[in-house]
Amino acid sequence: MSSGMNLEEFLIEELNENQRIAVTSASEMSLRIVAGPGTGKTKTLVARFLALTLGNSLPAERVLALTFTEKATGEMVERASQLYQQNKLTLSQHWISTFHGFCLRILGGQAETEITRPHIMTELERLKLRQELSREILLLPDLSESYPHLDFADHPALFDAAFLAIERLRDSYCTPEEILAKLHPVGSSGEEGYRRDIMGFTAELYRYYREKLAEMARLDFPEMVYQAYYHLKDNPDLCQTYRERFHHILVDEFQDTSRGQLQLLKLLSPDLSRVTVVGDRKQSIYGWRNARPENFDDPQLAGAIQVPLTLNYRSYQEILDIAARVILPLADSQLFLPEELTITANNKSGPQGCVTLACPEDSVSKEEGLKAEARFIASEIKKLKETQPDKTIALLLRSVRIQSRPYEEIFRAEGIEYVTWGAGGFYDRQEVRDLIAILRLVEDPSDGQAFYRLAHSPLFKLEQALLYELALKARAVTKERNWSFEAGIEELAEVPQELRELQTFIAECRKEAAQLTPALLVEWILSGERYSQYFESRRAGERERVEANLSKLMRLANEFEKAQTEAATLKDMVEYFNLWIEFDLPEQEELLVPEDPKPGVVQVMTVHLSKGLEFDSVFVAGIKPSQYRVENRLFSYEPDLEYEFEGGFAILKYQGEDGRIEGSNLARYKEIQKKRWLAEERFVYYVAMTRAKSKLCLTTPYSEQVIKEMKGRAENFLFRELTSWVEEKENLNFSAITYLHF
Ligand SMILES: Nc1ncnc2c1ncn2[C@@H]1O[C@H](COP(=O)(O)OP(=O)(O)OP(=O)(O)O)[C@@H](O)[C@H]1O
Repeated sequence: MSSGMNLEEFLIEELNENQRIAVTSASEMSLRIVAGPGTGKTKTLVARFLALTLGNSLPAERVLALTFTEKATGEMVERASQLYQQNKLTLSQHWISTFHGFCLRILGGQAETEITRPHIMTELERLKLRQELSREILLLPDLSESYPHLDFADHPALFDAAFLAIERLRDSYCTPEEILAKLHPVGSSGEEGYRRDIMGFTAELYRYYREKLAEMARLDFPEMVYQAYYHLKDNPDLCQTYRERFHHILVDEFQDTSRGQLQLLKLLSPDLSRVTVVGDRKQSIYGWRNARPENFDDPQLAGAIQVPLTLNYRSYQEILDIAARVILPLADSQLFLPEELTITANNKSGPQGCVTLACPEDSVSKEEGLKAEARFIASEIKKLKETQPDKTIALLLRSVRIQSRPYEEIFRAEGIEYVTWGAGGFYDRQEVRDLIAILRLVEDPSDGQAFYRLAHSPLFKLEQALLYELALKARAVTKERNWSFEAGIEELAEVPQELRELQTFIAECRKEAAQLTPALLVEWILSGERYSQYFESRRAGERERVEANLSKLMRLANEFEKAQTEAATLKDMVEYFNLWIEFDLPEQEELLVPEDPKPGVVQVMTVHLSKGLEFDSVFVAGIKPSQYRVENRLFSYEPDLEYEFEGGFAILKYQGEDGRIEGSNLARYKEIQKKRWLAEERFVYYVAMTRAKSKLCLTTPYSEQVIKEMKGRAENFLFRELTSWVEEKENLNFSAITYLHF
């Protein structure tokens, strides 16, 4: 096979034995590739795509490949295209895409390349729509009569629970009518009455929400999958066409698929007979997004060939060993098979100190522990940067919003360059809010809040007393409700130079705004004199962070502009940024895909964002005992637990005559949730630790003494589990792992 020469070379030279088995298995067979971190999942999946198409002379469009992120899709297309080119072929028609891209393509219709793209709502628009709908529903006159057991005074909790249930109902393809059909007869009281009402209310809100989406001609992400599913189900001929078209289906990150995504897959391949699923159950950290790692155990995959990938090309063995220790207690819990724990490092053993565990000395108090930990990390990073300046470094945290401050402060003080990723809290950063204040003021001169913020910012540094005087003068002179600070400037006995500069700056911005698009205006502002002075006046370390945040804002402005169907106005953009400030996204969501890490610049991010990435050195900081807290939720729809909870609705709390009553399902729900939550917590640390290539440092702000004093509360404390393990291992001369105190 001369044209396949390069493919063969690729299969022989670039793959290990198990990868090759997976790749070259017959296209009529189903495969379940259970792979550990860093074992080359993407590489194997691309190779299987190539073996199925180039190797088997199957046209590329007859293999459907589904991924979870645009980034993964891009990588797959790029790697496959390269091999096609080497075989003097072009990969033009293909079905490599994200799940959502695939659904859109089905919905977009028949044309394979020209997709009529419906308007897809951003996460923010979705939150805003929810808020608007909640307000509208609360205005309905007969709400309390229709649902007498619901407490509309506590409406945020009610709507939160109902919207979450709606997500899961859509993912189960359950219609509002199906919920209504499960309702108890009229006249029930107490908890049964409450159950009846929440189910009825959820069904009504669900129908209302979907009607609204249709009216606005919008789709949100769950709706895309829902509609694609029903589109195929309701059009058997069309469904049959797709079944025949796809000779084989490849699915990446299978542990992250939801119930609904599996159902969709089954529509395309009813007995899952020609599919290859790849994933790692030990990296299941998206339960909160309805990911269902149990999909791996679907009975229809029972006959699939099981191919384990256990040779890791990323980390030293000690890094893999300590990561495996974190999830060892779960090995008997059917979440993964015990043999999946064994991952072998291709790089073999690491040098001394390639894994470090560190906690404060006993003399360090609980209050001082956090500072001591941050200082230790900063000093380790400084040493690393001196000895290995070209290496990448990450600081991984459970929550950037809650935990990052002490580390960021010390990085700034020590002049350590860093970038913080993650949606949560981005719009709270001072420099970000200051720039948004400029845009707001350019757009609306009467925006006093924006004027005040800007005048007071490090860009102009005006005194509060002056601003107060200015406000009084401005109000007196304009005598209108919509007065602007600027109107008072000429009334001042003496106008300070900074105030004049602010006035001129805003006037210039307004002039530019008249001829530039909003994103170009942002670029113009940031490249101007005022900002270069501002950047120069920042301390080393801080400057890079401020620049990185502002350039991120500029990229967001560009993305916003690109996504608009009509020319975006400055007002639109200001509204968009204001929305961000109002609804902060879960911090695991990133506004933009993290860029490839720059060597020497510490990448601060949540573990969730780090999934799929790798760094030379990884610091997993702020490790604390894992404490499961019961969410303050009123009810929860649990599609997998219909046999436990009537209609799948678990009643957790509700408003009785004498205040809040615990629902009868609360205890059982807590028991199930706690187990899930604690398991996911271990998986999160497993993901974090396996990002490290050559150095892993695990730190906690708690000294051994503080931990002792915590007694029972330190029950689920990974750090302590790991140090005990290391101490045992030390007898065995386990020198690459070091345990020290700072
Ligand atoms: N057979 C192989 N020979 C050499 N290097 C390999 C081989 N297979 C994979 N690799 C390399 O191993 C590294 C990790 O691969 P990849 O990123 O695909 O892992 P992964 O399984 O997706 O990891 P994770 O689940 O942790 O994100 C990559 O740099 C890849 O090129």
